[in-house]
Amino acid sequence: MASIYSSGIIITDNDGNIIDYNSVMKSILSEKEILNTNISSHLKELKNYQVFISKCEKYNIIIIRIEKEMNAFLEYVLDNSYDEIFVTDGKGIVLYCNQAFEKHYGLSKQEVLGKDVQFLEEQGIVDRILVHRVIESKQTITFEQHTATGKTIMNTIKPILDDKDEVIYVVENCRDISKQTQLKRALEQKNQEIKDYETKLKYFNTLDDKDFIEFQSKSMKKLNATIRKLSFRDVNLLLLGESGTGKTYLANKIHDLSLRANKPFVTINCTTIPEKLIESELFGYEKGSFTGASTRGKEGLVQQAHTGTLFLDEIGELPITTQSKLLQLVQEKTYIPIGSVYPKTIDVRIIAATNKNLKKLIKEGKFREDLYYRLALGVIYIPSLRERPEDIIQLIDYYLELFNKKYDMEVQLSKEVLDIFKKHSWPGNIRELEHLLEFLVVDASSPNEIIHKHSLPNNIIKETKKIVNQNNYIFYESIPEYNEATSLNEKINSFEGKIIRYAYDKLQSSYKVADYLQISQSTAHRLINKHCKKERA
Ligand SMILES: Nc1ncnc2c1ncn2[C@@H]1O[C@H](COP(=O)(O)OP(=O)(O)OP(=O)(O)O)[C@@H](O)[C@H]1O
Repeated sequence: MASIYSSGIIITDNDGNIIDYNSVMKSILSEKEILNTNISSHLKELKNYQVFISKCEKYNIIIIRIEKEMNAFLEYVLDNSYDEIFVTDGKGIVLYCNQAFEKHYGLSKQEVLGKDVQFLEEQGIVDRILVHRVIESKQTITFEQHTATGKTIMNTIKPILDDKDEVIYVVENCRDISKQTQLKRALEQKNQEIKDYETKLKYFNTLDDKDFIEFQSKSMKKLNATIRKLSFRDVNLLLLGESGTGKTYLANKIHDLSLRANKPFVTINCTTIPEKLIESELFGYEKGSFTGASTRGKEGLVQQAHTGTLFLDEIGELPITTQSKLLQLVQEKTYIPIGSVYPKTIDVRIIAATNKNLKKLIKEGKFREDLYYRLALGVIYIPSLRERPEDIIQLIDYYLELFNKKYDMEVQLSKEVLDIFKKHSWPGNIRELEHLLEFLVVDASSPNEIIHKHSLPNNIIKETKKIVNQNNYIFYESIPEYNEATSLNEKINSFEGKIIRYAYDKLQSSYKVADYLQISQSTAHRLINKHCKKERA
């Protein structure tokens, strides 16, 4: 092996105190701090070198010719290499590693030298060791390693062959790429988010035809536009509306349109879980936290919604004690499972729904005001079908097509039935309409039947819709007494009763009723006594 020559240089003052030196000297002199030590204290270490001294007026320049110490020099250089250098013999026994090895694997050199390199994998210090594979294949390979210290290492292993083509050494060059890997992952995640966003945008642009029934009413057109806008924003939403108007349906749609679409959508119906169990169902519990608790503990529904959407249906029914825990979840995105003291952090979007008047519940002390305002960052009111009769035909077309397809039928509705449906007040909203159409399709005696009035359920036929429009008061009500009355006087009387009851119900004062119906106050008083007496008694 060729010798390596290099020169160490030391400058001392006339008394032999070292005032400067070059970096080569570091590999020769054992003391860490060489400056200000006296050259006489290093004579032992310099004994084996050729030394040349040149004296100037104030300084001595000492040149040390280094020939034999090539190994120390190389070690010094290799220990300062950013990359790890790792060498085994042809059998995989570790001969050498530099200081970067210690940084990468958290072991000292002494712990690995002389051992079969495979032990690093066997002891779980690194996920895989491919030295023996390289020895067998005699091929250079490059691969990623993951260490127990959490690093990602890019490792290139090269076999060194002798004249007889036998592996005599294996040299590994390993670079810590943890930072790059983290950046790469973060970049991949961002790219995925962008892709999701693009897909959503495409989807969003085709929504009109595909996903929402194109309602005619202004209120629903506005609502659909709001849904599209708010779905993308990660805000909590509160859906209000009568039963059957589509709160659950919309919560699902909002989730599907959001960037959380591929993540879980968990529904919790606050009325269906018994009050005693609601906290443990929602937030889960630690093992053995109460009598009857599973010994393994239980994950709550809230945790199951992690990264996705949590839909709290019938939120108005949530017990007030559970509301404070929910407030913590909504405000801080943390919760504490029953029996634990450690808060868990969670990433969920909350959509709540109710057909109750939450403001009234707040006044009655049954709902927390702070929770209401936290949940109601976006409030969406879904109008009842009664408020938007112009949408009824679209819904009928939609569901008739759906159920005809489902049951392989071609049932149609007669004009007379369509007229009745347009006038019906649909107290059960879309759910009632959907169920009725399914019933009519299933109940049809032939696949092409045209449904007439006599096939409708009694409650629909009986209901009479009347509109009285005066001073902006409109009411659509059924009047059973009117249908039962036989003489003209009885019919007029029933109708009069309906008008008076309606007006008094709304206005709560005989003066206002008189004014509204343009009658004298004494007549209003008499009529209220006559028609509202029973209800008030
Ligand atoms: N925009 C819509 N287009 C088509 N079908 C709808 C629409 N909105 C609601 N529906 C249908 O109406 C029915 C009732 O809807 P949903 O269960 O969402 O009502 P809800 O307001 O949550 O009722 P509740 O308060 O009783 O839970 C469902 O079968 C749903 O598929």
